Amino acid sequence: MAETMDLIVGIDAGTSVMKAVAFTLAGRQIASASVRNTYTTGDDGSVTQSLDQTWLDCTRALRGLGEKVDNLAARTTAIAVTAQGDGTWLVGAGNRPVGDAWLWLDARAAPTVERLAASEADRQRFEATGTGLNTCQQGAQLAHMDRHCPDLIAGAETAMHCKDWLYLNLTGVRATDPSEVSFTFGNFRTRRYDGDVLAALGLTHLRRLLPEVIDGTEISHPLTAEAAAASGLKAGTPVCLGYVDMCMTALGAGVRSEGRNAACSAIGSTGVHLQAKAVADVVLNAERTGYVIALPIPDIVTQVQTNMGATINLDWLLQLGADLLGEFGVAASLTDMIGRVDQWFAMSKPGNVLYHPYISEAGERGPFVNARARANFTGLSSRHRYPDLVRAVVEGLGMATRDCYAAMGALPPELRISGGAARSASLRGTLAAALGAPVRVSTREEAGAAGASMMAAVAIGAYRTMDDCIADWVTPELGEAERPKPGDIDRMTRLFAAYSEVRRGIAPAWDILAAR
Ligand SMILES: Nc1ncnc2c1ncn2[C@@H]1O[C@H](COP(=O)(O)OP(=O)(O)O)[C@@H](O)[C@H]1O
Ligand SMILES: O=P(O)(O)OC[C@H](O)[C@H](O)CO
Repeated sequence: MAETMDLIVGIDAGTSVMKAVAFTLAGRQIASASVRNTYTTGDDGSVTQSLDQTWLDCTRALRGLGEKVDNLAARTTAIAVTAQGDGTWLVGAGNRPVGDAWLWLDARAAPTVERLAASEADRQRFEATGTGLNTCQQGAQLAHMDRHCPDLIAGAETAMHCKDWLYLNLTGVRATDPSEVSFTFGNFRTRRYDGDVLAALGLTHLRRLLPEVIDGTEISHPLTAEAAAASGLKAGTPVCLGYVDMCMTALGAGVRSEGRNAACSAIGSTGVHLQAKAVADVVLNAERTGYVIALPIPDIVTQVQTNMGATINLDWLLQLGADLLGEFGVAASLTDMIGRVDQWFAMSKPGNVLYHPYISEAGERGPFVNARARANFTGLSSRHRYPDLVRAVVEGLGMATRDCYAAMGALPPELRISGGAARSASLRGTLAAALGAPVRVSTREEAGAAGASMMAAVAIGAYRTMDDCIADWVTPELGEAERPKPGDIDRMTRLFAAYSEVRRGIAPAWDILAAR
């Protein structure tokens, strides 16, 4: 008897973890499998990832899912893929990689960003893309490679993003999606490439590298026989190219529900803060920062500010503690340390220590862009202990979140959150206090894979519109509102005033520290 085709498989290729997740057509997650992602960092600020290894890891995740779900191949009606955004994944003749990908964490394009952002044409580029130039983006990285790594450009036929590379391996088709196109090389109003933006980036002569744009809610391509053999899925299964993971995660976690737009933050390695809006409601800031990222819903985009690093700050402090313990023969893994965060937070009295969470080697990108920005504690005295540092870092993530929303206009009346750190009660309370608004955590475990799979659900006609799909996949998963305590709001408001003063005042010191 023929097996019912009742599942959608979503792939989310994150910076830390590659995931493959099976959902029913109505949005129930039935299984997931993951593989740790690997990338390499260099002293020159490079952060690179092997393209071949990424595809191999994707097939391993899909095979892992196949081991958990009976008859997965026969039951899969569609596959959808999203991934970490930005970065540059160059492909040459025969669909072979040209070197390793430059990830969004790669800092090498910093001098090119400074040069381009200072040019008169950058204003027009920002008006079109709605996106401040930073080192993460492919536009800046390609412009940098064009001057400093001509061999890479000479060997390249197509410049892709991570999900595009996986889509190429799954389907044999070179393409990209409307979200990465419009915030990198295009216009968020048209969701297409824009010649003036290419000119502002000095990339008109490299137009040949940019792939065709397809919308995964409308177009899919069949899984190739080769990809089927590698992944264990069935050749011919429709594959849908999702949008970038930032907006897929937000879609899955509740950036829109019941036909209304909302605010949603993902607090993972990076901190992404999004507000869904009609295109006409987008307000671009004078500092030219943030992103405007299209949602797979006509005329609806997300206005975004994103911190370069969120939980990498916490992990840094926790790993420091683990390293010290290790020197005394006490084995503590990062996971063990993460499990104690709420305890340490509770042990420390609410105080006046500030932490600015700019621990990334690439500096900060939201709400301000400065590749030289570095983290700092302020307000320490000899009375402070490790739990006080943990509290300061958690509260620093709350401050950075407020800083980002403040740069987008009025603070949102409710915040929906996802990402690993949403598991922490102390972080949830901190975010609520920092914004003076209730937070709601989606019970959806894999929001990014869900967001991409929702696009596939619309593409195959399981739902007429994305709002219909949201009603089944997102709204029922939204948890109860957790309200801030009034006293905490007052304290965070006071600390935020100091946080803002310090971050503005310290910038000249970053320049001195960065000078060689
Ligand atoms: N219970 C917890 N308390 C505090 N932080 C946590 C907790 N669980 C996870 N985290 C943080 O979340 C991070 C992982 O977030 P995740 O969203 O999975 O990462 P990524 O963005 O790389 O996909 C961990 O490295 C850790 O810092
Ligand atoms: O890999 P994650 O942390 O889920 O997502 C990374 C973002 O896409 C990146 O920050 C874009 O610049």
